[in-house]
Amino acid sequence: MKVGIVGLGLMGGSLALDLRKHNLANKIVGYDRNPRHKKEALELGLVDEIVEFDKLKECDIIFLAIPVEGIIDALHNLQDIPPTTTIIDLGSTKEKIVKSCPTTIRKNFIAAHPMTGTEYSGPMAAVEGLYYDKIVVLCNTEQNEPLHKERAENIFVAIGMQIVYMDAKEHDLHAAYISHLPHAISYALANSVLKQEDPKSILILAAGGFRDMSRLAKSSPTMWSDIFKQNKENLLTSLEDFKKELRYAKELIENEEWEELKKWMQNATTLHQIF
Ligand SMILES: NC(=O)C1=CN([C@@H]2O[C@H](COP(=O)(O)OP(=O)(O)OC[C@H]3O[C@@H](n4cnc5c(N)ncnc54)[C@H](O)[C@@H]3O)[C@@H](O)[C@H]2O)C=CC1
Ligand SMILES: O=C(O)C(=O)Cc1ccc(O)cc1
Repeated sequence: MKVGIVGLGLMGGSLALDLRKHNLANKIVGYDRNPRHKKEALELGLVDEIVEFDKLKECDIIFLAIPVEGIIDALHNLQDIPPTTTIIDLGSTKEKIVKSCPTTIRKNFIAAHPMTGTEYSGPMAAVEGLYYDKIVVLCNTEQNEPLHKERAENIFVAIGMQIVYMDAKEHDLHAAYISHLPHAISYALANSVLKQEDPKSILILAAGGFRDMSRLAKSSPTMWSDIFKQNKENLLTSLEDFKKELRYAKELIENEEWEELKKWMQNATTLHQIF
């Protein structure tokens, strides 16, 4: 099986390492628009060869591991693939991508979202085992030809993933609350502290809690601005819900309603009974 990977950063690079580890590809070729990333991916042994974009069309499977707006463009540039070629994207949003997929290749295109990652990006961030024991969401697979669906399922299972099937619209709503909102909050928290008069002195005092809460704010703005753009409506809804909670906590504090505040906190701790 010849595999092509578009985007040789955290997700594409880590996938290359796992495909190799599990002997799932005879050859892995890669394409990236950043010349430095191409060089690093070769030096790190993530891919066997760097090819031009059109050469990817000779692969049996093409993975799209680039920011979500780029995935839409890439699908349009892959309309002339052979019917036996499978395309799988790893983007964090799904509805706009599925909707924009050209109808001629819709049966070839598997819309996937691996629920795993880190705050780091680029080829140097690639790690073996990133996908192991993690969930991958496959969306609207009823629109896929069995050959392509089964190929994708076999690969994800072989690298240790558990598959969950979902409608793209439902996926994006859930992803807004459990992934996109936390990233927005983390960026907001980081900016709140950075806007203080002397952020360095404040940060010297920071303990684990601040480190935990601000970790996501290290994530790539290129990748995340695309995600926020594509999931705008769901993200706005989740931000409204979050603002209501913050406003309620602020009111309780202002009014010194400490017992009510304790109840509000007590309710929040029940999250950890289910997660
Ligand atoms: N970072 C994470 O934890 C996760 C990311 N994802 C999704 O995976 C995709 C890739 O993300 P990462 O690997 O984290 O990003 P990354 O920034 O580490 O890697 C992306 C790579 O794609 C290249 N690139 C960007 N636009 C391109 C284009 N139009 N054509 C060719 N190359 C291009 C960049 O130069 C970079 O090397 C995104 O769609 C993201 O939403 C999904 C799950 C987790
Ligand atoms: O670093 C973390 O904890 C993440 O949450 C990584 C992540 C980023 C984007 C996704 O679509 C899925 C996972």
